[in-house]
Amino acid sequence: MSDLMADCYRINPHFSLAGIGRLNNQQIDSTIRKDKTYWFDGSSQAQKNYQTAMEGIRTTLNRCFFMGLFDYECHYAKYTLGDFYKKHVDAFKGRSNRVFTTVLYLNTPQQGGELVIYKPKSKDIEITIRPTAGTLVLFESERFVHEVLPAVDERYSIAGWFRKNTSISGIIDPPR
Ligand SMILES: O=C(O)CCC(=O)C(=O)O
Ligand SMILES: [Fe+2]
Repeated sequence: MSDLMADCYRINPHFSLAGIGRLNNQQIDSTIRKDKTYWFDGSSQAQKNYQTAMEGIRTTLNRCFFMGLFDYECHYAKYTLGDFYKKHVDAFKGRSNRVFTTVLYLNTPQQGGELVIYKPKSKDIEITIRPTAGTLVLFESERFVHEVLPAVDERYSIAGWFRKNTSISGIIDPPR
């Protein structure tokens, strides 16, 4: 964990405001989310080790449950005082190839930044998770609406997605 946290500090100046939507449709809408992100680029051993660990989970899910997950994409996320991510599902309009969402918390904020996951098709809360260093959360990307409540203390995490291949006519669906 501490190596991933150290990696965050290393790339701290390069975190940027997160977009919503895919590729050219990327829009920055700070009424929806205010976190800053940094997509993994394999530029550190910590990132490589994390990606290897997630590859292990991906192949296990495929072997045991025939999930057909073809890759994993992830980014660091940093929330500072007042940053939030309003209710959403982790799938983009038109193309929903995200199957499972993972969130690994890298630090333990004393206050704020809870993850609230809602029951499917309901306004009732399924679970509220206080970020704790080392906790890995995994849920179905399209089934669970969720939100991040405003941060008080700095909050570092890795958000990632196991994806299925929705390529059409041999055009590989690009990441993000
Ligand atoms: O950081 C979290 O607890 C969840 C983040 C999230 O929902 C996302 O990045 O899509
Ligand atoms: Fe999300």
